[in-house]
Amino acid sequence: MPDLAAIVADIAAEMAAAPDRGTPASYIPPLAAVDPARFGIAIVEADGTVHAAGDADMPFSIQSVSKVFALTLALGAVGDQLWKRVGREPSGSAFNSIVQLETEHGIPRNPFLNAGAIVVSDILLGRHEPREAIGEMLRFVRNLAGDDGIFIDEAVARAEQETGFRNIALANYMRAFGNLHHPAERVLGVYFHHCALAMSCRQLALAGRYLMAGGRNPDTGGSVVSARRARRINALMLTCGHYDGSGEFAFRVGLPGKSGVGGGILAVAPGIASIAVWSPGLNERGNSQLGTLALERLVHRTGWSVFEPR
Ligand SMILES: NC(=O)CC[C@H](N)C(=O)O
Repeated sequence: MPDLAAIVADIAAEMAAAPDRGTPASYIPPLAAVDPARFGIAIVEADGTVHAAGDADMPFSIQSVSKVFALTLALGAVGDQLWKRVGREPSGSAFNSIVQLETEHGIPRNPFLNAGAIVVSDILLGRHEPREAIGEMLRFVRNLAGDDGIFIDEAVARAEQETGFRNIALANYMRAFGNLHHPAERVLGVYFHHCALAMSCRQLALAGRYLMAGGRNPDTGGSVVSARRARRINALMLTCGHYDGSGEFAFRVGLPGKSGVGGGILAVAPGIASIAVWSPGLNERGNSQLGTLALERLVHRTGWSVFEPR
């Protein structure tokens, strides 16, 4: 086993000194206020050992990383029926793009685009009130991480509600095609709140353990999803988790990963580790600049890329 304690310390030191840190997202006002000097990394190994460095215990807005947990819950609720309303192909488009929706009849390309995640939120809403669906999501993530300290940042959710005109457009556009079953405001209430989950790298890496462990929660031994479903979620993360930067991420890192505009990335080395990195500065595709670089360094030193011969 590589010396992970030394590796995370080296990576954190390198990232602290990195000159080119990208730019924090500004279209959600509270995200623009986050210090670009921040960097955190946490790795949970299959045996439960945790290695953390930098700002690994500072909560940040996980944003689109939450789409992985929302998808997992929605698949639990409706099973493979979900795939009638959401595709499984990379889009090659930006996370908030509307272009393909017209020609593809309101069916989003994948569940990690904003449009796809909004359909997933519609499914989570089911017969509930938005408040209940949000509560269910929060309980789910707390349970996965084994940590009740995880919370939803209401200021972030409110800011998105006030400025999320594109998401409002996406939701209404899909409703026009019949692919949203509830009113747009109610669905977006769920979507904005799960995007506003605040978690530290440590909490996020713990929450992602089921994806490295064949669908099982190592705390309880219970099954979160079947092994097949965990494998499929990992496949979607690899092909679609970084939007139009997914090819580049696979090329540089080679792990299933999901990014968010808060600067977090959850990455999975199946059977080996669940990894979370965070640095708020983004590259031109809206993915964490240093988070990606840190994972590239990690994979270089550990050989954890899924494309590495085992
Ligand atoms: N890529 C992201 O993290 C985007 C999520 C953000 N909540 C949005 O809807 O715009």
